[in-house]
Amino acid sequence: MFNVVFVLGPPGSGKGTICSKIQENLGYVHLSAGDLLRAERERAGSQFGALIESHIKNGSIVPVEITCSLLENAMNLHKTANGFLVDGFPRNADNLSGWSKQMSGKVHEQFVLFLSCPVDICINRCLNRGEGRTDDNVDSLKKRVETYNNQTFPIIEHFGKLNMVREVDSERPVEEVYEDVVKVFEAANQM
Ligand SMILES: Nc1ncnc2c1ncn2[C@@H]1O[C@H](COP(=O)(O)OP(=O)(O)O)[C@@H](O)[C@H]1O
Ligand SMILES: Nc1ccn([C@H]2C[C@H](O)[C@@H](COP(=O)(O)OP(=O)(O)O)O2)c(=O)n1
Ligand SMILES: [Mg+2]
Repeated sequence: MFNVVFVLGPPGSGKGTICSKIQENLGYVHLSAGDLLRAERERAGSQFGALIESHIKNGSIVPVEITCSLLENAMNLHKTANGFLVDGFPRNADNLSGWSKQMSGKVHEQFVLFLSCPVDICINRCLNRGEGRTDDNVDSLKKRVETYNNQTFPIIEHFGKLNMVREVDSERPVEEVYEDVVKVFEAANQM
């Protein structure tokens, strides 16, 4: 049974930044759904490249069958990990139901780490991210924020009703955010 922590929050809230620090220090393996999709988009011979790119540019969500299989394959490469940080997933109802169908019985969902940050700050962070992403532009960001508000936030609320959400204010400097995130992990694992 793999331990899983879902990491959610608006684009630019700091999911990737915080996950790499947890991976470094706490023995969890960081799996970014967005990174896995971008790698699949670049993979020679992939039948999904064009489909993935169109969703990324439009800020819409790739069908779960693709994303969930990428996540499961990646998990199977790290069978001895303490757990997995599933970053940027589940982002909508299709993601959630597909995950449940494919992964129930194989994973233990520990909690949802929710990095909360005002959207205007998040957008500025993305515009200054400097990774050359095709979706870090004003047009795509508008759509990504809309998708976040309409589709992803309801998923966070769903987990909230199950008492699974641990919210950390990620508007603050990375070190402060990380300090609180570590406390959440310590409480969950009684470290
Ligand atoms: N707490 C923070 N304060 C200021 N800048 C941050 C913070 N966290 C992340 N960043 C920066 O904001 C950008 C987006 O962060 P990233 O971790 O890629 O967010 P996400 O994965 O949620 O989109 C990056 O350039 C990152 O260096
Ligand atoms: N579960 C997911 C995660 C990402 N995607 C696609 C659509 C998203 O806008 C892009 C980028 O996601 P990513 O998590 O890398 O973006 P942020 O880190 O939040 O800025 O990838 C998806 O279709 N399904
Ligand atoms: Mg990210």
